[in-house]
Amino acid sequence: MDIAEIKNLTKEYPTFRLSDVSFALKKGRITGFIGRNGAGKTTTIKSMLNLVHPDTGEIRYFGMPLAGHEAEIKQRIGYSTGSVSWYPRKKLSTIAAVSKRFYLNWDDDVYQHYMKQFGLDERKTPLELSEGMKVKFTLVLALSHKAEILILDEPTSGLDPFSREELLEIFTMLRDSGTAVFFSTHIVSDLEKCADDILYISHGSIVAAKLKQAFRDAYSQAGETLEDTILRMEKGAAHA
Ligand SMILES: Nc1ncnc2c1ncn2[C@@H]1O[C@H](COP(=O)(O)OP(=O)(O)OP(=O)(O)O)[C@@H](O)[C@H]1O
Repeated sequence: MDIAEIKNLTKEYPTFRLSDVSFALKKGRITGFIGRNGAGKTTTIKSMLNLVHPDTGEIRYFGMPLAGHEAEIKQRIGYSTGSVSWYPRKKLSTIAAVSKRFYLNWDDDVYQHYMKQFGLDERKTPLELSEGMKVKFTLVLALSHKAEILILDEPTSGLDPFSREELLEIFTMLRDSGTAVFFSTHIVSDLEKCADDILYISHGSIVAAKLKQAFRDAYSQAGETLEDTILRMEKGAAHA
């Protein structure tokens, strides 16, 4: 069964249209959502979380429609849309205590395990965290309530190459333990490193939703890197 199904999502802004976006996400897979600035990634992700109200479309998680089951579904997913909503001057331990009250599945041992594994100090406040640490803390909160799917908007942006590499390794580890990871990026090398599946959006429309190798087979020319291929496809779309 698909963990998430997005069908025929449409959202119209005065200068932009998200057109008929459909895709599905599976357990134990990393899906990289690639597209250049303004392609519609954040609008898609926020629609998937009911933070933006799409004009049309159907969003289901675990076989249930998001509409009418949002609270139940949000217990089982972890997400970050970039804008950190935690109290900047509260200690991480206080923020975790608030999250713990909200999530029925919260597990303190898991929380402590990942805080240690990711090298986070719970006496710090969000103001004292680097960008990489903020992303890691988002992941700790999601993992501590046993999220079955992680939905992350540009988690690698703002990270140095070492922190990015480290984060992509964490995604791989989570994928191997069965979590579905869905993350947006405009950095093609993120996909090269860890994605199983590629969802490529351009000008508000899905251009491809394929296994990484199937994507290469379908679109790459001899000798091209994935980056070359996507750049060429983008140029073609701009001239279309
Ligand atoms: N609330 C809004 N009102 C009007 N237009 C909007 C709104 N939110 C987004 N847009 C427009 O929709 C388009 C897609 O934006 P979106 O943030 O989804 O792109 P993105 O792929 O996430 O880009 P980036 O990589 O820069 O974050 C942009 O042209 C943006 O200006």
